[in-house]
Amino acid sequence: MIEIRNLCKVYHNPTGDFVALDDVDLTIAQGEIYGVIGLSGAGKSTLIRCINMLEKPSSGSIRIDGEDITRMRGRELRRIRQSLGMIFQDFNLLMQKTVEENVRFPLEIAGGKQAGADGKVRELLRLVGLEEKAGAYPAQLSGGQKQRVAIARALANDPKVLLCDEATSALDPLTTKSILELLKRINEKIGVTIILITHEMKVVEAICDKVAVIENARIVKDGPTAEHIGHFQEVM
Ligand SMILES: Nc1ncnc2c1ncn2[C@@H]1O[C@H](COP(=O)(O)OP(=O)(O)OP(=O)(O)O)[C@@H](O)[C@H]1O
Repeated sequence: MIEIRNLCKVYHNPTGDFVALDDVDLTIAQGEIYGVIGLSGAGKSTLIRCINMLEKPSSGSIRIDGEDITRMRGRELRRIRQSLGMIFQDFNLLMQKTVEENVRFPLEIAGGKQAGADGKVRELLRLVGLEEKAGAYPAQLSGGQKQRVAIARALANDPKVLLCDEATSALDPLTTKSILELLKRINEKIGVTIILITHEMKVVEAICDKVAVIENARIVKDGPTAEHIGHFQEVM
């Protein structure tokens, strides 16, 4: 369960302060696929970057299974970050490493049981349908295949939550559909909570159980996807 309360983020620019998140409240249940939709500049990326503490919130709390991550530092913060996988629009793969090495990388960073790493990497590549490409380099892959590698890598440390920042925005409609289907299948199979940031209504409609609409730094609506389709059509 993720509970975000009164979350604010103010960027201090030379030209003045800019409020990117204004009193955001969200509750996301374990195993849910939760969409956050909004126009460019609404604050979506800032929100997702606060959830994994890449950005430090200015005020408010973010509780993951009861622990307020905004108060964490050092080792504790690293531990919680390992329970949060993240995928990005531009994949962020390590171009000098093979598919297999990319997926193994977070396991190496986390240290611990190297013995199980080979099996874990194989299992993840099977999950995303890329066993055949284990030895390929990212430059040899299509956009959809690169995002599959990124998904496998994000799942390597068995995260509780998978954060997706415009994960399909660089992909064509067919590839988008296949990546969304994969995310849905992973959610059903391993029960990982998925938070998905997007500016596209069809992405939310395709897989999100619930959705929040963010406008000018504030959540203006949230609830089950089906109840809010009309509102998106008005604003998007
Ligand atoms: N590091 C920063 N310093 C100052 N302002 C920032 C910073 N990062 C983001 N902003 C501002 O905060 C606002 C929200 O940005 P954010 O990237 O969260 O929006 P977004 O909804 O993800 O937009 P997009 O869909 O275009 O990525 C924007 O007006 C942006 O200019």
